[in-house]
Amino acid sequence: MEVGTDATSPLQGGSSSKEKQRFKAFVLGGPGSGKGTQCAKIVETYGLTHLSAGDLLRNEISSNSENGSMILELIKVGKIVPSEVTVKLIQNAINSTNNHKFLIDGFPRTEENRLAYERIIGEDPNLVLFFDCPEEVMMDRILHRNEGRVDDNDETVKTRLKVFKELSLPVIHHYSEKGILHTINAVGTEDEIFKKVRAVFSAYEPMLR
Ligand SMILES: Nc1ncnc2c1ncn2[C@@H]1O[C@H](COP(=O)(O)OP(=O)(O)OP(=O)(O)O)[C@@H](O)[C@H]1O
Ligand SMILES: O=c1ccn([C@@H]2O[C@H](COP(=O)(O)O)[C@@H](O)[C@H]2O)c(=O)[nH]1
Ligand SMILES: [Mg+2]
Repeated sequence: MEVGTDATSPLQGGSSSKEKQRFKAFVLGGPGSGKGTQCAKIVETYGLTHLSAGDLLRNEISSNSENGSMILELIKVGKIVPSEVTVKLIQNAINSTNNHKFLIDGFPRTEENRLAYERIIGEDPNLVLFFDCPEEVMMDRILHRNEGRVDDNDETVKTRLKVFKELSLPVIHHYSEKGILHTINAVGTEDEIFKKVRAVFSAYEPMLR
């Protein structure tokens, strides 16, 4: 899926001051492209805190929070939850850990999400990973996931794929234009894909200590 050009070299960083600089990577890709699977491997190797926007929203449903039923109705049909709700959950999660390095998985989903994040939290990510995966592979992976997700059914997956193409690809294009996008071909075994992920992260190692 052609969305633009990729980053050629990482931003320089490091922790010369006493306070470690915050490091954030956004992890984007269509439904079932393998974001969560690769995030688990990144966490294990580099010690980042994994914040999956979808998991944060599902936690709101299972804890019967004020917004829980509204979130459930949107997730069931594959639609996007209002930006302020998701950004606040991400902000609270960031503020509730001492770690300085984060993986934000499955967010921002739309240009409106991105702008809300910039308005409320305000720091651009250091890098953006995009798992580029053919639709038929994503569909097959989701329909075999067997985790009992309310949105892992044929009809909702079709909507999620449509939402991804129409609303999420422009976000990916934005980060390509900014020169911080790293596109990874998400077809192959988990280990083959992680090898490519490591090649990206190794260039940022000074910031990940
Ligand atoms: N490289 C791979 N090869 C085969 N199956 C994979 C691969 N990576 C992940 N999977 C499987 O595909 C399914 C979807 O993967 P995962 O949950 O990581 O995707 P995701 O991008 O987080 O999806 P979603 O956006 O729906 O949360 C899971 O069952 C996972 O075990
Ligand atoms: O920023 C976000 C992230 C997710 N959603 C909703 O949750 C589901 C599932 O997300 P996964 O990342 O696949 O776990 C997604 O289809 C949306 O309905 C959201 O609204 N905003
Ligand atoms: Mg996921």
